[in-house]
Amino acid sequence: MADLPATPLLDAVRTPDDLRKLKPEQLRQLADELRAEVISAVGVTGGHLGSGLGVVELTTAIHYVFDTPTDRLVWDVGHQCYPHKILTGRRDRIRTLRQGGGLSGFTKRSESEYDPFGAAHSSTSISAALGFAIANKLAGKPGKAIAVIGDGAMSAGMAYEAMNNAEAAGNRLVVILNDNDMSIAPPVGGLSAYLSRIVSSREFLGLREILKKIARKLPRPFHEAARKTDEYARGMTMGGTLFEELGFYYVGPIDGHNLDHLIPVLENVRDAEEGPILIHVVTKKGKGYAPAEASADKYHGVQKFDVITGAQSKSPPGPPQYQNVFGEALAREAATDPRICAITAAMPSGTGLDKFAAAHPDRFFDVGIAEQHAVTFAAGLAAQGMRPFCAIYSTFLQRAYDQVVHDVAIQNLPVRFAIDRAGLVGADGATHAGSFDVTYLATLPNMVVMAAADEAELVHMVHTCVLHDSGPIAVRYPRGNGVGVELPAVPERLEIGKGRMVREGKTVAILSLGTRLAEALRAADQLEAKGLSTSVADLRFAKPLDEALIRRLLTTHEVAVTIEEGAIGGLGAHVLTMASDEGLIDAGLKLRTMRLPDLFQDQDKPELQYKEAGLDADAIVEAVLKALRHNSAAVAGARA
Ligand SMILES: Cc1ncc(C[n+]2csc(CCOP(=O)(O)OP(=O)(O)O)c2C)c(N)n1
Ligand SMILES: CC(=O)[C@@H](O)[C@H](O)COP(=O)(O)O
Ligand SMILES: [Mg+2]
Repeated sequence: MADLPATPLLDAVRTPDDLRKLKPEQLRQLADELRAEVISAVGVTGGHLGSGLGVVELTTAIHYVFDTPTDRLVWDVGHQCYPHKILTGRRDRIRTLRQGGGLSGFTKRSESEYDPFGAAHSSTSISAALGFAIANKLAGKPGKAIAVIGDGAMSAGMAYEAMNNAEAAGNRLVVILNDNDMSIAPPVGGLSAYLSRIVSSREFLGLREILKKIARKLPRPFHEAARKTDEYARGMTMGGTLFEELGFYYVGPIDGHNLDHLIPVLENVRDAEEGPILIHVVTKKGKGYAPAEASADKYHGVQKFDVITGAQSKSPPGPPQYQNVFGEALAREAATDPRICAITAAMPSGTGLDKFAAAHPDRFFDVGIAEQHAVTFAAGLAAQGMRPFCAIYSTFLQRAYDQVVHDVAIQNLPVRFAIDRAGLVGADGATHAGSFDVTYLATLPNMVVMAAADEAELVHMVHTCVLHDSGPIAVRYPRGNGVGVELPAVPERLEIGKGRMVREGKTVAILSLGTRLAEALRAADQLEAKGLSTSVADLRFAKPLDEALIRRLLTTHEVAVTIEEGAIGGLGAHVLTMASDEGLIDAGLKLRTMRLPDLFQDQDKPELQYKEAGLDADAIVEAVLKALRHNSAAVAGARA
């Protein structure tokens, strides 16, 4: 283990109770030691670094001032929670972050009483904290609820739904807006500009702070006069803050790295009778680590890295990432088609749309963390004759499901969905797995659902999406790198609902969707070695199915197996339904569906996750042999 940082104070702090034994003047050193520990740990594990570095002081101050875990601390997204985990009894496991059997990279209820609410998808913290606050209030129990939400997460509508509803919580609810002027990329939209104006108009807020301090010292009769003055001062700061208009007492902006400011403000807020209160804290993403501070993305998500130099470990050069194959293919398509435009919900690099943006900036839209808006915005664009590509990770598209149904599918609008991170994603674990998109999309009338088996297929499918103007269409593909096939110089338009035979056999038929094709071919090799002639089909479409191909395979082979990187209700269900509707099972066909298990799988390497899920070549072989051994007489006997 590389030499660990010297952390004498931190060594004595296992929980917030230990932290609260320190004197205020020791907290600076404690925070410095905590920051060093975070850098050291993430250097070993990789993960989300910049956001955690930005909240080292804030985390320290919150646990110092508030009575956690009785006071419920809810982190938004939770990717910034590594300092929190170190201070709440998990320092001994912090170097297992995001690994199989290790700590989650986000807050997680089952991990600690200090994690009252799990996160990972953004903008949920105020709603959850409001729940805790009202529950305590109704039960007459002590305990406040503190939501810490970033400026990026504040761009999602859900945060406003919660704030709109927060009045009832009174002083039980505290919202801390962690404003580091960053999302994953620089933040976008009016809110970001608004926050910048507040921060830059510091002199007015200084006046208001002074007035408030005076007001607090005056006897009560003067409070009204001071309040009126405060109203006037507030009018001087852009008509008061948006948050005050929503019923919050607004405090700030304050320096989120200055413990001498943070501690007294948090103590005042903790003891205030008024509420709910929003504290606007200004921090720096990547604070205190020069390579992070200097990088464009502030080391939002990093591989393992050399702590001295900040140099991240590079994976060996291999096939291109699917996200970049997508972004570059779409940029090429858009060069000759002015109707193509592209939308991301705050994930320009993750979706590969940064490549599109560089080529076609006027047709690129980053709408912030606002997936619902992204989908309906795309629907409007499509309704007006554009060819919009909505690039949203499978897991995040879940947030916009009603918009997909109500605004796109029912109206049969030609929105193109580029669904990255389809299937299991590895270190981000269950919250980010793209398990359900085939299930939730292929069930919709009018929807076309494709899955790319490799990066060449993805190029063809992007082209097919471009030309599909008759209704909505989706293409899904996994996180990570392609398989190393050559990319087509000229993309083909695929026939909708048509799959392809990859290997012809006689006894066993494997019907694959998406990138399980590689494992299906490995399984076919193993089965052939056992004397079982095996066909492999890449169905390409979960909807509409290639019924002719499926019918041929199911009526000419003894065993048929479907396999997909998705949960029940996807390809397998649709094939089973077709087989049942057409009585193909009645004739004694042994048909098995292989899909993700009915559980939320924790983080691990993707290949280990798929092994655990029973979706690798060995599992396919096992399923086929078991089906062949299955004695239909036994079934008949059971019936008798
Ligand atoms: C619903 C949803 N969409 C997208 C993401 C991906 N995501 C993770 S963190 C992040 C940026 C969050 O910005 P902010 O809240 O300001 O936190 P910071 O990283 O600046 O601390 C995004 C877009 C997500 N977690 N949830
Ligand atoms: C915290 C969060 O939701 C994102 O940072 C996410 O972890 C990105 O996932 P990828 O690394 O797959 O782009
Ligand atoms: Mg931010």
